Amino acid sequence: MNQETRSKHSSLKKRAKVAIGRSDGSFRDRFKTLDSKKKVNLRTAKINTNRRVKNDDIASNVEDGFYKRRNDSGRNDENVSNLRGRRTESDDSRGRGSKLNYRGRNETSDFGGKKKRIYADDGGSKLRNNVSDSKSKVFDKRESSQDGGDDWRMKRENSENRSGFLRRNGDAKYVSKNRVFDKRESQDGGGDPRTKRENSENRSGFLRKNGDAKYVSKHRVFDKRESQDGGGDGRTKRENSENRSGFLRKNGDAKYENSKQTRGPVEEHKFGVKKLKVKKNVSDDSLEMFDRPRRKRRLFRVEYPHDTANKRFDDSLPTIDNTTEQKKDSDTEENTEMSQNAQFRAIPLNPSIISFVNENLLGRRREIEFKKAGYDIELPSPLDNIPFSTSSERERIEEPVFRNKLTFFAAAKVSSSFPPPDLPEIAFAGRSNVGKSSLLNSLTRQWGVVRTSDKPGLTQTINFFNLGSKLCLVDLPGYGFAYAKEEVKESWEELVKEYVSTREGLKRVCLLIDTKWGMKPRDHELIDLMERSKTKYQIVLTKTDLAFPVDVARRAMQIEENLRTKKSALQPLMMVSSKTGAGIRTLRTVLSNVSRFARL
Ligand SMILES: Nc1nc2c(ncn2[C@@H]2O[C@H](COP(=O)(O)OP(=O)(O)OP(=O)(O)O)[C@@H](O)[C@H]2O)c(=O)[nH]1
Ligand SMILES: [Mg+2]
Repeated sequence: MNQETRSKHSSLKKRAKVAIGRSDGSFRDRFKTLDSKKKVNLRTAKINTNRRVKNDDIASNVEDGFYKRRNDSGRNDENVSNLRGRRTESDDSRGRGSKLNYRGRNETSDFGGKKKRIYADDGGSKLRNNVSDSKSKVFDKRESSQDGGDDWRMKRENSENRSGFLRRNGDAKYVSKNRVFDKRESQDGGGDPRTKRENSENRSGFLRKNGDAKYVSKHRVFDKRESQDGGGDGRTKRENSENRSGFLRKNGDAKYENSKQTRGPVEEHKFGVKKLKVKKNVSDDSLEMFDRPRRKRRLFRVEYPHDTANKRFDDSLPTIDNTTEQKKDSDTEENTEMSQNAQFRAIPLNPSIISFVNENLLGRRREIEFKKAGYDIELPSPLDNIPFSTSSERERIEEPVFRNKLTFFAAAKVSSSFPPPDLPEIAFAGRSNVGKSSLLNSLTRQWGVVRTSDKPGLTQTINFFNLGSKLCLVDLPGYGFAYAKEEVKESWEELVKEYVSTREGLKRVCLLIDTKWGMKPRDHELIDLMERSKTKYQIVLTKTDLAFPVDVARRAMQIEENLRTKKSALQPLMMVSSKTGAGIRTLRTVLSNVSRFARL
């Protein structure tokens, strides 16, 4: 322990002794005064006895520089208690009277030589503590209401703290270089605390009250809470407060005031009205260190629509001309797209096609419709099954040729690999992923014989399947977009063209068109080729279950209109769904005629 600490301790000890000498007289006198104000009738004698005991206790505590906080709930604030290096005291220690709570010098020095006063409660209901440092003066008044119950009235005036803790009701207040006027009043016995703080001046620190934290920097805070009834309403008023910058938090709400200076010297309080006046303090150099640096915010205006997340902008934004041009282009594309859609919607609906679509349950349908029609929706391609049948396999296929087993027998990457044309062939062509392979499985109800994938470009060779000894079904590779190298794609597209234009025994090409997208330029290319080579082809709309029934009808009418002049195009246009089985039976009937009347 160095010399300075020793001198501090000795001065503290002297003051403590003086305090002890005064305690019997001045403390008691004060309590007498308070008691008279409180008008407590029956308890006065008892309270005074208790306080005498407490004063002795206080004297011993003060002598050792020890400050102990107690309340009847036994609540201790661990953080502050640890900070002060004190141990907690249980409630039963109150009755020890003049027994000293010995504390060593180290604990005294930990506490920082602060003067502490403890006031006893009546009947052990509450203890209020007030702490200030050696330079502070604290005037503390407590008043109890007329009923003499658990309510206390506390007033602190003109207190000045350099640094320290104010604790009340288990809450800690850290006030630095401030004056705090705090008053709590309660008019009835409802147990509501009323608090008033006047002429307080904070430079920096935390004020905590009733569980709320207030961080006040460079300001004076006037805080008053009053409640007139016992309903638990708290009313707060702060006046004469000064903020340069900082946060004021009240009842969980944070108010940030920056460089707002108002002068409001006197509070004007109305019950039920919360008022906050902020007053600028006199210039103080020491306050500057608590000023928050003001940030200059740079605002960037994003003129273009693409995603700006995680992107740092330069000051130079794209020129207006470029943006305008881009907008114009996109507008033109949108208009074109819209006009195409508008054209599609404008197609007049033919009642006969609409009725056909509805009868065959084509288009997007709800399961309840299938159920009502008697189809078992648990089966694959249920609409192709017999109504009310629970067999997963088709019990009876109307066309005998499609009852035969589907067997793969050849795959060709080049025309020289084509098998000899022993049987009449029906080929399935179309864009990649349009549903060619799936349709083969669905027609024969033999799932898994032909491989399918949701990835465009699975079928890359011409695959030949025998359907018994009557018919040959040919699965062609698709054209258009596919997950394959360009060279490979070009080679198989050339092979398809060669096959449909030169293949002997090819009796019909089913050109599959996705109902949703309609015909694309590549489809027209193939049609032109087949027209030139006089290969018979028939349009089959696929994936009808993904489009609304009216759109299925519109698409069918649109394609029929486009192919009106085509000589090799065969009627009628077919509409199927491999998923639901809609239209499969009709297609089967049409194709079985090919085998029946085909001549090799
Ligand atoms: N919703 C629905 N999906 C279908 C239908 N037909 C086929 N699909 C799906 O479409 C995807 C492509 O089917 P595929 O039969 O492999 O198409 P593909 O024309 O043979 O494709 P490529 O072999 O790449 O040329 C698969 O995921 C099928 O399940 C249908 O009628 N309705
Ligand atoms: Mg395929």
